[in-house]
Amino acid sequence: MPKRPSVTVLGGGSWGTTVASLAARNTETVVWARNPDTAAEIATDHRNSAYLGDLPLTESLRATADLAESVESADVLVLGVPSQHARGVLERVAEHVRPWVPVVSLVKGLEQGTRKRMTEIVADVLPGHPAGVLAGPNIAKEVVQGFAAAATIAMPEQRAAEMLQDLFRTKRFRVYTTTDVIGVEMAGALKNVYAIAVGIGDGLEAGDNTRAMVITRALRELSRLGVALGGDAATFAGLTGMGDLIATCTSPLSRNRSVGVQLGRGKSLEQIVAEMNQVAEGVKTAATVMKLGAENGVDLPIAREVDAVLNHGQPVGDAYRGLLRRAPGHEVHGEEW
Ligand SMILES: NC(=O)C1=CN([C@@H]2O[C@H](COP(=O)(O)OP(=O)(O)OC[C@H]3O[C@@H](n4cnc5c(N)ncnc54)[C@H](O)[C@@H]3O)[C@@H](O)[C@H]2O)C=CC1
Ligand SMILES: O=C(CO)COP(=O)(O)O
Repeated sequence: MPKRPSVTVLGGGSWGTTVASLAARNTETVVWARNPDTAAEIATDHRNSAYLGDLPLTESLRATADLAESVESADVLVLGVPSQHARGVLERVAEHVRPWVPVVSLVKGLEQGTRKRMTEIVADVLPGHPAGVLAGPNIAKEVVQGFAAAATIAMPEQRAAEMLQDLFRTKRFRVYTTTDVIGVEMAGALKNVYAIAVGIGDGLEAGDNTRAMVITRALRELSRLGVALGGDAATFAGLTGMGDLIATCTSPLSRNRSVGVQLGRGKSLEQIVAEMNQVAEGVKTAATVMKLGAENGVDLPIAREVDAVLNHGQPVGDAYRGLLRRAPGHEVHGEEW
């Protein structure tokens, strides 16, 4: 049997480590962590205690803090650092990576300033490398524990998606394929903003009906923007759209939802962020999404309220009051929230 392509995962946080642990079941895999202590712990104890507690990782997973070494022999690169650091890490990778190696992003965020998706950043920094994304309702700790879950890998070419699918799938981690890179990437980035909205409602103890209302209307809102940017409407009804929205808006383990809950309970954003040792991408994505909405003529009433709370000092209680003042229109065809 031909040898399977080797995988290098860039980023030793919760999700980078988890995906590396999955891939290590199928092929030679190394994770690059910038912190040497994290790399040593993964390599020798098969744990990443700072991000995944005591949960055991696949024993064959290798780890290093040497970026050049991790990248030089890679057949497939996986990008698992937070969105605002992706470009910087890829620039460091550029001189070491072999030509044409595909890059799979795990990142659910957009670059501030440029408003670019991660595959667009790959195209800027590593031109010629096929770029795609792996996303879905995938809370890292649950995946490491082996609870059944599913994701979708999107590559510009279906054959590439099918080839890469086998590197990440296991008996209990199902990986579907698609060529809708824009849709999958946008769905992943957008859902975080709406998870903050839902979290605010939960923090205010608004109840289950409110949560269901916001999740459902959020799906329409994010689908409208995603389609305007070139995504396929069906993608937003799938695992990376509705699926991830449900997981992130309801899981007590979601960092984005947790930011919203704490805001709803009256904590300041500064304090919440200072106390977190992990990334909540939606905090930075909210303002970027508002700009994308304006540029593409898509009204985003729910995201606007989140942006107002995060970036413009709006009290959390007023966010929901503002939404409720708007008159509801046609449920399916209307532009209103
Ligand atoms: N944790 C989860 O359940 C999931 C996370 N994601 C996405 O995966 C991406 C990564 O998130 P997590 O691993 O959860 O984040 P995390 O906060 O757990 O870990 C981030 C990692 O990136 C590293 N890092 C930060 N800045 C860096 C830099 N400048 N250079 C190199 N490394 C740097 C940190 O040291 C850490 O190891 C995010 O876009 C997130 O939305 C996607 C699916 C599930
Ligand atoms: O993307 C995720 C689940 O699919 C993780 O969500 P959080 O970043 O909010 O923890």
